[in-house]
Amino acid sequence: MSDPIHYLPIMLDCRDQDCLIVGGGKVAERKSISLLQAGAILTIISPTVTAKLQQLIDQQQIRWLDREYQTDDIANCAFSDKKLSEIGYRPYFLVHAVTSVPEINNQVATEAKVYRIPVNVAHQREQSTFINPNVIRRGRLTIAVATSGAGPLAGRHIAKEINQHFGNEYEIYIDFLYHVRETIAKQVSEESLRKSLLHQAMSLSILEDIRQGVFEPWSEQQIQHWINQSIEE
Ligand SMILES: C[C@@]1(CC(=O)O)C2=NC(=C\c3[nH]c(c(CCC(=O)O)c3CC(=O)O)Cc3[nH]c(c(CC(=O)O)c3CCC(=O)O)/C=C3\N/C(=C\2)[C@@H](CCC(=O)O)[C@]3(C)CC(=O)O)/[C@H]1CCC(=O)O
Ligand SMILES: NC(=O)c1ccc[n+]([C@@H]2O[C@H](COP(=O)([O-])OP(=O)(O)OC[C@H]3O[C@@H](n4cnc5c(N)ncnc54)[C@H](O)[C@@H]3O)[C@@H](O)[C@H]2O)c1
Repeated sequence: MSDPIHYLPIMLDCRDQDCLIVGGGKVAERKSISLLQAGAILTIISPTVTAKLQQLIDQQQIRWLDREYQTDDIANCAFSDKKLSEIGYRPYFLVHAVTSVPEINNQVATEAKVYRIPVNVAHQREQSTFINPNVIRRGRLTIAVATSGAGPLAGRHIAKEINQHFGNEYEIYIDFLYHVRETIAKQVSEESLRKSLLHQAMSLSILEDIRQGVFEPWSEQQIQHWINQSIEE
């Protein structure tokens, strides 16, 4: 048995990035929805697509190249950028190889690696340079669960357990901390004081108040007042 791959978890900002999915089946549909939610500009290359994907294509949320994958497709996303089109090629930001034909998925992976494009290969994890975790979201809070390929069922089971522990109160709580931090950053220039205020904000009983149903979101003025009071203490 080989050692598990020590995957590096990172959060990718895919907004306005050209991403490619090769294949248009059930798996392509799931990966498409994740990419669209992340704000990617999505192209699908596949001779067939599911009904849901067809709907998204009709709504012009996805660009569809209605054909089989061709060599070097991954290096030629839409030439929307004039400067780059003059260079002659424009690789995709990220690629999913999710056809039902292993040889095609393998070809896409090999080419992606030549261009150093991150690639996920649906039928065989070992060929992927990134994998997709189970994701739990509460507003700004993202919890990702991966089992280094032990299996989607294992990941799903653990994600379900975590899901039960993190209720919707976390969305309000993390929003609160975000606004407090923004105001501190605007108002307080001294680094050690900023740090101390951030620690104090973390020890407020906000989460408990939200759970008890007695929390009212703080206005900018209330946050400022709390900062001033905490500095004086
Ligand atoms: C979390 C989720 C995210 C997502 O896909 O977006 C995800 N798989 C999901 C579902 C799912 N996957 C599979 C089935 C069919 C049932 C079954 O076979 O068990 C179902 C269920 C379904 O489709 O409903 C089969 C399967 N999956 C992989 C292989 C190939 C291999 O293992 O090498 C095969 C065999 C293919 C074959 O037989 O040919 C590989 C991967 N799947 C991963 C993630 C990565 C590991 C994450 C980790 O480390 O935990 C990794 C390595 C790469 C990747 O795809 O990123 C999503 C959860 C959605 C949810 O929970 O609702
Ligand atoms: N990683 C995962 O989470 C996961 C989950 C389930 C299945 N799988 C694997 O993912 C793959 C796809 O599964 P699916 O259920 O979406 O299959 P599917 O049969 O529903 O869809 C396959 C798609 O690939 C397209 N295709 C076939 N040849 C092509 C080519 N030459 N160029 C471009 N597109 C082509 C087909 O037209 C079709 O749209 C399979 O290999 C399966 O083993 C992975």
